[in-house]
Amino acid sequence: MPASAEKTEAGVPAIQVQGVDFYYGDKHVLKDVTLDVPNNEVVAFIGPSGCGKTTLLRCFNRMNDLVPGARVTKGQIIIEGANIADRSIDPVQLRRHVGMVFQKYNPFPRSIYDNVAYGPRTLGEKKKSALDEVVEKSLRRAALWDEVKDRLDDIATGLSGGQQQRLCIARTMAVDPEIILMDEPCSALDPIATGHVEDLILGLKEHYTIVIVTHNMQQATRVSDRTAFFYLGEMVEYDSTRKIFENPANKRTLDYISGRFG
Ligand SMILES: Nc1ncnc2c1ncn2[C@@H]1O[C@H](COP(=O)(O)OP(=O)(O)OP(=O)(O)O)[C@@H](O)[C@H]1O
Repeated sequence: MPASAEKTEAGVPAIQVQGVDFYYGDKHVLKDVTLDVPNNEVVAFIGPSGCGKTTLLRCFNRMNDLVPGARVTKGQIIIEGANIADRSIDPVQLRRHVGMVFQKYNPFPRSIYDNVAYGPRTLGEKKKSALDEVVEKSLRRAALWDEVKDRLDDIATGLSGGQQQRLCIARTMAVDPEIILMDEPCSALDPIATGHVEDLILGLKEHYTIVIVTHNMQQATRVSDRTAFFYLGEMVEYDSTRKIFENPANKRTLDYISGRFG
């Protein structure tokens, strides 16, 4: 995998999902899903609870490897040109390239600085000046630097919920991923904190490819370039966000976005 998004070949999608079937034990959760996520775009996954959005997101960095009985039985996922199921792919390295931000913000009970420096330190960076630089850069990209620069040694769990979520985004960025997966990143936040995170997402696509699972359809329209609608494990429709919300091709998409079910 290339070291940074800038080195990615132009025109090749960041993620290619090709005919994927996925099971938890006997339960068939994803059915023949095919989609491309273009570089430096924000793609939203929407659909009623249990339709498989989070499962697909977790396939992208092989988080499902950690779930007993969970497996892809058909198809493949290509990220930055490599089949991520390939023997040569180290899942730990993959998770560095494909970072994840969770629904419930989860900073370590350590200082703000240590939270952001954690990843680079784990990768072997010991130089204080290099760590200082990555901490500042990541916090700036997460639009949090001005709020915390004078209290980097304070405990992270003392920040507001919205600040903690932006800190988790900074922590993810500190190891220089190309892709950031976000699983309902605003569901625990109030509207003001949600607005900050949405503004942040819009700014981040200059540097990253982002896939976001959201139940909030206004959020999908505000932040995403493309939207995929899932229903019972099938990807029903995938198009520009504008098309999906203004003129969907499929009746099930229309019913869902107009609140008739879900
Ligand atoms: N670890 C697991 N073991 C077994 N079944 C699971 C597991 N995780 C999820 N499932 C099941 O797989 C299906 C898809 O779940 P998933 O979390 O991907 O859906 P989702 O669309 O993200 O739902 P939500 O919007 O509620 O988060 C559901 O029926 C769920 O119960």
